[in-house]
Amino acid sequence: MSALFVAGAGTEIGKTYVTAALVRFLRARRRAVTALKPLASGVPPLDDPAFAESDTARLLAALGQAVTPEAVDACSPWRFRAPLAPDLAAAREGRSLDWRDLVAWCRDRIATSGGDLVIEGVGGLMSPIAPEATGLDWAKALGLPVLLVSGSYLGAISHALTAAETLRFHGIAMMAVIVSESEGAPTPPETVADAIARRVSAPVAVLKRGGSFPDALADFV
Ligand SMILES: Nc1ncnc2c1ncn2[C@@H]1O[C@H](COP(=O)(O)OP(=O)(O)OP(=O)(O)O)[C@@H](O)[C@H]1O
Ligand SMILES: C[C@H](N)[C@H](N)CCCCCC(=O)O
Ligand SMILES: [Mg+2]
Repeated sequence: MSALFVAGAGTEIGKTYVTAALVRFLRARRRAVTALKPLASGVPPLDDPAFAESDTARLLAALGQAVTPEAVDACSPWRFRAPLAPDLAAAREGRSLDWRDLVAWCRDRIATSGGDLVIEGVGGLMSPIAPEATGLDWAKALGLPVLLVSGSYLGAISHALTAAETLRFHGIAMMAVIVSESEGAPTPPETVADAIARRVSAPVAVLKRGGSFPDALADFV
């Protein structure tokens, strides 16, 4: 696998859940793995008990690493408090992110990580990451294959296909689509996965509520 970018068809859809499941899947197979969430918004301070629910804390847990300031900085150097698009969250703090720094930081990790590397994006594929860039620009600049995470809520099929088509249009390889089962979805996630699979050329797999990384994708990671 070496390196992979996890993008969402939307936000709060299961990217971190899938990334953590993939980390556990790889570690169970004795693979050396690093997971990064380089840019995160909606992140409480480290000393707030709510930090335990953050993407960074959940990825460190999957990696079997303690939540120390060093580990948090190494996983998520750009963290913002407000639960908004990162550019807006940064502005709330009087900060701004030069997205070229983010790309350079990720490229350095890709070049030096050694084992498998999973990078979780932020929000949906085209959520703004900086005033002049979206997650799509970030994924394109890194040139990594994308694992697209979809939900199974009503509307998820269109969101997933729109993201898949956008990746295709921009020449970004889509490794697979994972349908992470949404709470209260009106149809089984398999129905959503079938509808997506009929319209994309990549493999499509389901991750049920509380489930682990799909074995069906073992050959792709
Ligand atoms: N398959 C699943 N089984 C159980 N819980 C899930 C599953 N998928 C997502 N969730 C839960 O749904 C919530 C949102 O998922 P998650 O945090 O992974 O989304 P995200 O796409 O990473 O969000 P963000 O855009 O904030 O990074 C979390 O509480 C997560 O644990
Ligand atoms: C706070 C949230 N969980 C994410 N960290 C940020 C989502 C940004 C979405 C922006 C958008 O696409 O409208
Ligand atoms: Mg997340």
